[in-house]
Amino acid sequence: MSQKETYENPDLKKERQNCPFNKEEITNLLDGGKEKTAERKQLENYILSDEQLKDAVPMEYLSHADKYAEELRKACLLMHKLENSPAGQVPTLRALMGAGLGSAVLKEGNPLALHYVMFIPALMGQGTIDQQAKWLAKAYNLNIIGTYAQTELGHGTFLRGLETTATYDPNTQEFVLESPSLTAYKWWPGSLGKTANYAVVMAQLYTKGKCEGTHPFMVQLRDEETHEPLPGIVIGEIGPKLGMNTNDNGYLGFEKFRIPRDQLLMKHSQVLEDGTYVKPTNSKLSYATMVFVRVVVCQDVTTNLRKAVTIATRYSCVRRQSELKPGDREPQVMDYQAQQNKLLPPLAATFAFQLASDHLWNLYNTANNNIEQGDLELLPDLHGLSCALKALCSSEGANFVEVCRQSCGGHGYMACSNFPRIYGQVTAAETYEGENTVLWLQVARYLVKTRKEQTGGLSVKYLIGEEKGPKTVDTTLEGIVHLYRRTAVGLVDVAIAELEKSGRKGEAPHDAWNHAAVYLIKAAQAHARLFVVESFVNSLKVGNLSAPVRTVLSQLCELFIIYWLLERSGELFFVRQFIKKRLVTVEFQVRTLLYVKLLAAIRPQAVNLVDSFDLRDEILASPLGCWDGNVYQRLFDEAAKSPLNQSSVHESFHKYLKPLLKSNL
Ligand SMILES: CCCCCCCCCC/C=C\CCCCCC(=O)SCCNC(=O)CCNC(=O)[C@H](O)C(C)(C)COP(=O)(O)OP(=O)(O)OC[C@H]1O[C@@H](n2cnc3c(N)ncnc32)[C@H](O)[C@@H]1OP(=O)(O)O
Ligand SMILES: Cc1cc2nc3c(=O)[nH]c(=O)nc-3n(C[C@H](O)[C@H](O)[C@H](O)COP(=O)(O)OP(=O)(O)OC[C@H]3O[C@@H](n4cnc5c(N)ncnc54)[C@H](O)[C@@H]3O)c2cc1C
Repeated sequence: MSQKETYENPDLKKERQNCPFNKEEITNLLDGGKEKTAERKQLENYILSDEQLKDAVPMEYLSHADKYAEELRKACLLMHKLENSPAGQVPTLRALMGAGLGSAVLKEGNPLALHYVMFIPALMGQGTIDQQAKWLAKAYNLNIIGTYAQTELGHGTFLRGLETTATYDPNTQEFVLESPSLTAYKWWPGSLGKTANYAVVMAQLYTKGKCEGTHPFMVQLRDEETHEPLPGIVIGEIGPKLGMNTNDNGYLGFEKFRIPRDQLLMKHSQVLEDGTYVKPTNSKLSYATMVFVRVVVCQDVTTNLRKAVTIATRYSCVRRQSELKPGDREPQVMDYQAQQNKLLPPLAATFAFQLASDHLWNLYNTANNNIEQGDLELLPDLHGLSCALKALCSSEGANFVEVCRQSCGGHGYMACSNFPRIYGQVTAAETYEGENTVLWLQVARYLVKTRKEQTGGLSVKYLIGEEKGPKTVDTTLEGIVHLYRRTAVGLVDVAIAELEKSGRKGEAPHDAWNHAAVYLIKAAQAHARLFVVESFVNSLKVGNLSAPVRTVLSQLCELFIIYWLLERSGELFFVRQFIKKRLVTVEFQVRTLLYVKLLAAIRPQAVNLVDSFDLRDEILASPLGCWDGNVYQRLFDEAAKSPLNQSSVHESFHKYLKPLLKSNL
């Protein structure tokens, strides 16, 4: 980094002195090994040194259409660069799709994202070998560009309520796709607005006069030469959003649009030539693409959170404000305990979420291999855990990003701080790929079923049998984790008690479920938090970490676990036996003291910890977070780019303001 040689803010320089741990060891840990770090750095040099991939002007000054054109230009160039990538095509592609390297180049959103994140995975997961042979090579070579079109104007969550129909016509051996109403229009699919010419479309399959439920169909939308919509296809872009504005989310309607029978993706269920329907082994296998994305979103949100925490932490060590000791120099704002309370929990969370996401990724790969062999045993656990972690990482992540923004005061509100974009991306993940509340209720369904039937997968084993562990809770890490476990079990029992109470009052099961939603969601959230906490604690027990790294990670782990406990202390009141034992008052005093001690212990390492994320300035894309801490100069340089600063008097002065000034109103 050239700035390292020229300038370094003296406060940041001091923060970096005498680091007790090897930053590179943490970098390697997060990357997945020394070789992976080297590979990442090589790739970053390769991509970020390309002048054509740099923004001529900040994207926020461009119009909606110009932003799209500019990001599409860079996205296409990036795809060309894949061919000669030093890291190989697949790792490069993964890096380019996510919130790290990819978003450094495509800040407003990648118009090709859905092609890689959902279209290709859908073809792989839903297509037969023959269908894959027909389409996959074309998709990989970018001869066709696809998206995943499921959500409609009227329905996103309730997939059984989708209205688009695909009716089999045995005479021509075709499916006829139809949008029977305005609310049946596909609405939201990324890349659909302007980029994609194909889509995997989810539609209700009708054959022999019967509806067989939603199924995936491979559909060509636009002419491969002219890119004009094909006759019978109505297509467009849905307009500006809170963020991700160049993902060109679109709408799509079908007017009796015909496709051949073999464009039903038939890996799990088939329609034979005569219209006979062959069922899948599990009706939820057609939802598999969503599961994949839920898994990768956890990783993506974590990367975004690392960016926000790095920006806010460096800035908080450069920023000096107010008076701590009367008469003394203004302190670094990071020295206020209140600021540490804002920033150190999200810093710890980046590690907690990463470790939990790694577990989920491993489960996904194992479950997916088994499913390929016809063994579906791990499917419920995978569904439960992917819903739980997607909802937890995205909701906590979005809240933490907002806290990071607030911690930077006014400057955090600038577009150039990069917080608006980071927040826009993370909060989108609270909604897409399953709205979080809806996913919590899916998790709760799994928990209640497990508790009642006393059978379930690995992630819910603690709900089976009698509660194990000490009856009183001590203040060791194990003791605190046990408290999480008791809370999680207790909340499931409270939810079940609510359901049974409603049942006794004569309520139908669906009403009882609706009336217990508050408890069900709390139980699901406690379950997700338990999983994250256990992953963090267990990860520190294994692996060959050096003593200094183990020390600082253990401090972060403890801080995080206590932070959540304090944040969620209200939930203990739902679990009645805790109150009886006066646990809340006694234990909490101890833990509050411990929490404050941990803030003070981690504070001196905050900058070293975010440095170890090894996020290049181009990836942070924020004057507040740059490695050199030259915040004020960089803010000035950013302001100079404003179109309003290109002349000393703007032309609108003469048009509007001057006449007003002269009008003697
Ligand atoms: C190349 C890699 C790159 C990595 C980089 C990552 C970058 C990431 C950033 C990318 C940028 C942009 C991407 C944006 C993508 C966004 C795309 C979308 O949003 S696509 C649309 C997503 N839509 C949804 O998620 C809809 C949510 N709704 C549902 O999932 C379902 O409707 C429902 C689960 C809520 C209910 O379904 P329903 O059919 O009604 O189910 P029932 O209630 O009847 O039955 C429940 C029953 O089924 C089980 N179940 C449900 N879902 C699944 C599943 N997926 N797998 C397995 N099992 C499932 C559930 O457990 C119940 O089982 P029971 O045994 O009956 O209890
Ligand atoms: C940035 C972005 C990108 C997207 N990309 C794609 C894409 O590529 N392809 C695609 O097909 N879709 C895409 N979507 C759509 C997305 O998947 C849906 O918006 C999402 O699944 C939520 O569905 P909905 O919008 O219908 O919300 P709704 O389901 O209408 O939710 C509205 C409210 O109702 C509540 N609610 C709904 N059902 C229940 C219930 N059963 N119990 C309790 N509360 C309930 C919700 O919690 C929420 O508060 C994208 C969305 C966004 C924001």
